[in-house]
Amino acid sequence: MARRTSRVSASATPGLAGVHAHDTADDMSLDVPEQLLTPEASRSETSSNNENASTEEKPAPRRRSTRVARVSLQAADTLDNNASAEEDETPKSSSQAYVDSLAKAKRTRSSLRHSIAVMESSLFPGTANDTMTDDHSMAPDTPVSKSSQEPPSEDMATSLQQRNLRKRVKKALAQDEGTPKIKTPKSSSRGSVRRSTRLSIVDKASDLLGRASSVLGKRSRDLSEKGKELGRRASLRPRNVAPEKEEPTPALAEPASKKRRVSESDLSKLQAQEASPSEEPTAPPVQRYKPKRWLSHGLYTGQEPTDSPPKQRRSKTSAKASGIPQQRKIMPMPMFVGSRMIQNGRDYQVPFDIFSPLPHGQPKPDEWRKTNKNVFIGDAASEWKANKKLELSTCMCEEETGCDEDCQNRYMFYECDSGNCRLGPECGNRNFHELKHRTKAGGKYNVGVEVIKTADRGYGVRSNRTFEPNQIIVEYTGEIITQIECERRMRSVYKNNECYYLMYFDQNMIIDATRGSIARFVNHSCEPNCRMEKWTVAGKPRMALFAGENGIMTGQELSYDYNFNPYSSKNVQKCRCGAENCRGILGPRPKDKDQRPKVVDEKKGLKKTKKLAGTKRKLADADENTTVRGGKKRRMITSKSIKASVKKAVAKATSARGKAAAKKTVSRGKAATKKGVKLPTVKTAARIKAAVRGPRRKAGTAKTSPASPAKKASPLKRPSAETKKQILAAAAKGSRAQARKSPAKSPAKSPGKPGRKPGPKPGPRKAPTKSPIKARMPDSKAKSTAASNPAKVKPTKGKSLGASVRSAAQTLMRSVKG
Ligand SMILES: C[S@@+](CC[C@H](N)C(=O)[O-])C[C@H]1O[C@@H](n2cnc3c(N)ncnc32)[C@H](O)[C@@H]1O
Repeated sequence: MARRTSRVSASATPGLAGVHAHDTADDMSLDVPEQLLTPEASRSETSSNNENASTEEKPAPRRRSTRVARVSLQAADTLDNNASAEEDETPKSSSQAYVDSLAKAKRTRSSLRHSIAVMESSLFPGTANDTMTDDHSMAPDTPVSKSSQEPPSEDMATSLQQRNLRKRVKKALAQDEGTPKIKTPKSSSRGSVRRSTRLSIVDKASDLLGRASSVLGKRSRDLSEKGKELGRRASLRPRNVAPEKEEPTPALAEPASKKRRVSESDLSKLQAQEASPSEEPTAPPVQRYKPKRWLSHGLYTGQEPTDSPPKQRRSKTSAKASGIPQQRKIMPMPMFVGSRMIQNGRDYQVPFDIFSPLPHGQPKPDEWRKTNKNVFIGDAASEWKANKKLELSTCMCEEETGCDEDCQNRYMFYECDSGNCRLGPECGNRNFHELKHRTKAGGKYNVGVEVIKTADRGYGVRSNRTFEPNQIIVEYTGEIITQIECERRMRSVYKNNECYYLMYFDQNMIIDATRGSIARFVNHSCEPNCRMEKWTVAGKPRMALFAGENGIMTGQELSYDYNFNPYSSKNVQKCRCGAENCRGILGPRPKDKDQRPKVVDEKKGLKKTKKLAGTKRKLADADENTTVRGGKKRRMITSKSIKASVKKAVAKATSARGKAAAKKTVSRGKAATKKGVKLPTVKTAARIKAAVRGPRRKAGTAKTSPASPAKKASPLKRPSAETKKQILAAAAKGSRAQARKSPAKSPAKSPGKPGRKPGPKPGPRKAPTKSPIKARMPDSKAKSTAASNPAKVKPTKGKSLGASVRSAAQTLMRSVKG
């Protein structure tokens, strides 16, 4: 820019000098050519310069001034050249050409005057007033208007102006070279142009703004300044319009009105706000959408929506009193629904499986050493003989039925396991296995029982949950001792005890539950809700308490029938079970009703059967020697008599062990029945008389029966040892007969199951020699059985092996009983 400026100045200087020289030629300079700069040419030149300068620095005021200077200098140069040319041609031109040149000169002068005025205002904005004062002919009017109004007789003034112009141009160029970046405010330079023409209006506007600035704050002043700036810019736009159009009046009025409009509007708003700060705000905006109406409750068909909440319970009187037509709040029931509901009814189930343990702080029994497994003590381990008969026990149950009541192992009180049963989870004869998992899981619910303190029977056991019928509850465990050891303990250790926890076990062994499980606290009842059963689990006898046929409800006290006979009539212990048919003593259940104990009414002297309530019964009512059984007085068992009976029982068992080897079990039961069993047993007599029962439905099975047959318990009575023996013998016979027969004649019932496939490749589970019970009942035996009992023994053909064995066992048991 500086380079171009210098170039322009270098080229302009001689031009100016030329113009000056031409001016000195005075009136001859009126002949100017038409190439003199016109506003259009100036604009084109300016635009071309703008295009060239677009990539360079653009200090707008200086560039514009430079352009104006160039334009003016070019015009002056052209004027000079034309003047010189005209000087050369003047003598040769005609009078008409002279007139034309005069007209052109007039136009050129007016254009030159306009350019000079623009240049002057651009270069010397600060001296606009000076210019106006110095050059009064240009001051108040625009160049266009001036040129249009100026008479052509002012040529001398034009020359003076041109001289002044030259001086100022020189001065400006000198300043431009010395200080290339003269920062002239653009607005002021532009405004100066306007001021020259709109001075009065601008003065008025600035006067108003000044007043407004004095009143308003900084922000308002800024707004006013901004409006002023906008107004100035807007007012400068028409500068590019050709001056020939001559429309200064609207161009002048528009910026002033804009300024005033902007400032006045802001000012009026601010003044209005300041004047009335407490005025109410304007009206809220109009909502374009209809507000959503939300319902607080549902509606029935035909019900009108209301804002009030529905009143479900409104009396008829209040409804009538209100006088408002009432709406139906609920739909009417279908017709006859009430009668149908009454007629059909529906099943419902009350809460059954309730867990309700006792709160903390219950009295706990003293001197209870707990053990949950049987422990062989002394010679009991060496004298114990494993039950070899277990090898013959293998059930043949199907998966569909599981090990239900027809399971042979169940019938003989053998628990199924992987060694004697091929079923898995479907097996329903694994009570002790279930109990093991339950106790292993722990927790009061899984244990299911807890010790309570009774009113008159010492401690007892209650359930804190429900048990299904025949479900195993708790195992009776303790120390397994021999009879000799039992006698020794009775003499020395338990000689001062009032309660004994001794129970006959198996093979003349005795369980001493003094150190044992919680089952030792279960009391006796003449109407028990549980039963104590001995089972053989993995070849070893184990005893456990099972729920009765009615199951156990939460909170019930558990009891079973001790069913032991006192050694003598003197050793009778009074029963406080409170059952309706209580026998009155802790003894065996009498065979008939006549033998039930009767209490003599001392007042009336009559003998009557008295119903004793365990908690309400007075001890005087059950006088020690007033219980009568079969017309004989029986003494309540004292601790001393119990000791004696235990001693005698042990002695008897010891002597009997050597006498009856083959009839050990039977003789033991019979001997105990005849001469009194001193220890609680597991219903030996009942076992001897046990008969095979058909599958029985459990009480309440509709609601409480387990979904899986694995949870079924055994309600069967225990078969006698002799029955077991005969069953096993028959099974062995059948096995031998089966072995003699052709395998082709004994087709398997389930050929798809490898364990039952006949032939040279038997199933992998059991070898035929080790499980003779798997063989079918021989045809000869079956025929003979059918001949003897045709109505009861069904043909074995087509029946399963288990059914055949069961049929043979039933026949044998009937013959034994007969
Ligand atoms: C195996 S213990 C039972 C637990 C015992 N109640 C306790 O506190 O340890 C047997 C003894 O309990 C008492 N007993 C059990 N049932 C009874 C009953 N129905 N009536 C009276 N006493 C009973 C008798 O003293 C019996 O000798």
